Amino acid sequence: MLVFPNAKINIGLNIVEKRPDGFHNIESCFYPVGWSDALEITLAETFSFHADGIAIPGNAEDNLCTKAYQMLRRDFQLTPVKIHLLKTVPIGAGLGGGSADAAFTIRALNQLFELNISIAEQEHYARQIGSDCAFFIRNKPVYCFEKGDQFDNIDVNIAGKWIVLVNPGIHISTVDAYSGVVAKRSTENLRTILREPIIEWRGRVRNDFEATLFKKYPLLEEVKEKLYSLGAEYAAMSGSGSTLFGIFGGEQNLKQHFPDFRLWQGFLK
Ligand SMILES: C[C@](O)(CO)[C@H](O)COP(=O)(O)OP(=O)(O)OC[C@H]1O[C@@H](n2ccc(N)nc2=O)[C@H](O)[C@@H]1O
Ligand SMILES: Nc1ncnc2c1ncn2[C@@H]1O[C@H](COP(=O)(O)OP(=O)(O)OP(=O)(O)O)[C@@H](O)[C@H]1O
Repeated sequence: MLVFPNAKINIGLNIVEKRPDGFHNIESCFYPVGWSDALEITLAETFSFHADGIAIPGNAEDNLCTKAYQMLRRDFQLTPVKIHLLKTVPIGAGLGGGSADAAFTIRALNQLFELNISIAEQEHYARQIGSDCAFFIRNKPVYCFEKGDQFDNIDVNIAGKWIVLVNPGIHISTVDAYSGVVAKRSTENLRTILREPIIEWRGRVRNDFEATLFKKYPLLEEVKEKLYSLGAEYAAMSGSGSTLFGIFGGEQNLKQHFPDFRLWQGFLK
């Protein structure tokens, strides 16, 4: 079975309070985008995990795909599988790539072994792997809250717009990013602003990681400003960085400005 775990962007990210468990309650809109890894899972004599493409820190046992398989194997009678991952989504990039790989492993194993695990239960398994992971089970735009693993509907529509992703190649650890931020309640309701035209979002749909990370890595703010200067209707950092995204009305002349960038139409509703 071959699947394509895609990345996500966070449109708005409020870090509202620190929780007693050390995590943070957040408010954000998760939006799937088309930059994807490729993940193949086939039946085999013995279990194996192999990855190509971008090097993933850690060994096969540490990989989130392996963790997802071992987790399901504790509750279901799974025979061994061979997992092959082609990694193309950058790591430590705010795109949720590792979480997507784990969630798509759960989804693929559910299909391959006909486990009939409900969507809610697949989300329950995914939450045990990481906060971003449960989102990729349904993989639809959502408003998220608490640890970023509880979801509600959101009225946001960027269909027909072009989403540009620029990854400046800086690896940012999620743990470090959270430790640099002091949580505070948001002043405007994210869901309400996102119902307004995109052009109204600038300065109001905020990512609370930007202030500290832009100070530490000035290049990030430069890329964001460049996206605006090229005509983005809205631009921001995704998640804990370092990827920046811009939402454009058309393709413009983006290629000449960002030789290494990815461009998609916001087709996933
Ligand atoms: C920044 C985001 O990508 C926004 O979508 C997510 O909040 C991060 O989700 P993730 O990468 O799945 O993170 P996890 O693997 O669950 O947690 C990694 C670390 O990030 C911090 N963390 C994560 C999520 C959260 N709501 N509060 C936190 O403080 C914790 O220090 C945690 O130990
Ligand atoms: N399949 C995988 N893909 C990426 N990272 C993985 C994977 N499996 C395990 N990891 C570990 O997770 C770490 C990356 O986690 P991190 O949360 O920083 O990045 P991410 O999953 O790419 O997305 P984000 O930056 O949005 O959180 C890597 O350093 C690696 O050790």
